[in-house]
Amino acid sequence: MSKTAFITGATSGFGLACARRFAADGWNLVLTGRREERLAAIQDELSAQCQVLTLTLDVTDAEAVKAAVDALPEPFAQVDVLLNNAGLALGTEAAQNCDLSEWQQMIDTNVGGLVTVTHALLPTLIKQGKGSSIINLGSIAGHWPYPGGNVYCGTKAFVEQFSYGLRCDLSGTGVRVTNLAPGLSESEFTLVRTGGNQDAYDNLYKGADPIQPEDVADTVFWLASLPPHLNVNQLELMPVSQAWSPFSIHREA
Ligand SMILES: NC(=O)C1=CN([C@@H]2O[C@H](COP(=O)(O)OP(=O)(O)OC[C@H]3O[C@@H](n4cnc5c(N)ncnc54)[C@H](OP(=O)(O)O)[C@@H]3O)[C@@H](O)[C@H]2O)C=CC1
Ligand SMILES: O=CCS(=O)(=O)O
Repeated sequence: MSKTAFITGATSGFGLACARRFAADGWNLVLTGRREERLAAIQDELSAQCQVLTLTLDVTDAEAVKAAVDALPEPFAQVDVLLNNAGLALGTEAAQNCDLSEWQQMIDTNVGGLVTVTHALLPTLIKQGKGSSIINLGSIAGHWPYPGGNVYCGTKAFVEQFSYGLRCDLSGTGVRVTNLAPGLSESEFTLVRTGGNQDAYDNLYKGADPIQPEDVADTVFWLASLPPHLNVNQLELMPVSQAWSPFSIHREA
């Protein structure tokens, strides 16, 4: 019987690439996102390879998430892999210049949405037990601060600690939990972050040979396919072009 993956934020970037990767292996897919027309196109694309259920869902809407998960029909009701991928960054300004509503949206989505979806799916994952997985999209931003990262970095640090906390609590259930933390990756993420600034997008990736969504999809698929007795707690992924900066020192004139 085919396994089932539940992927949040499957309308672009990592989530879409993961959907394609799991579809190629014949998994049943539950694909979620807010953009209905994209979900319909993805369903058309992948239906020849596997069974696809699309859910137009905002992960910040806790009631809608619970209702959708409770109503999962066969063969999607028994979830083997939850990929908590939906998320975003808004802005690159210093904290003192940031818009509070953008901070709130990042917290609501990256923290609130992720815990809401996890809470709703924990019973089915625990029922599935050994071999099932929760894979959370953290980020290097949750490990390494950078100017303008402020709240986005904070949300991803939460994702890391929440992943470890889940690992502790799920010990004995067979459910695995991984915090997957990519670095510089080429996707719509940067257009969302910069309010659609194509120049900023081009400049960020220029000459950097960044991670591609397909690289993340291969990694996620590998994680989900590991023998059931193995748990990767934490996996940080960078393009070779990316490394760390020296500590910043502000000097008085
Ligand atoms: N790109 C990068 O450099 C990195 C990204 N990440 C993380 O990886 C994840 C995926 O990012 P990436 O693929 O690059 O970015 P994209 O912008 O390409 O994809 C983000 C996905 O999240 C969905 N999404 C956003 N908000 C919501 C919401 N409220 N409810 C439901 N779905 C939502 C979007 O769908 P829709 O708009 O249709 O709702 C979209 O499918 C994010 O969590 C991001 O923080 C981590 C490290 C590096
Ligand atoms: O999570 C995204 C990577 S970065 O833009 O914060 O470096």
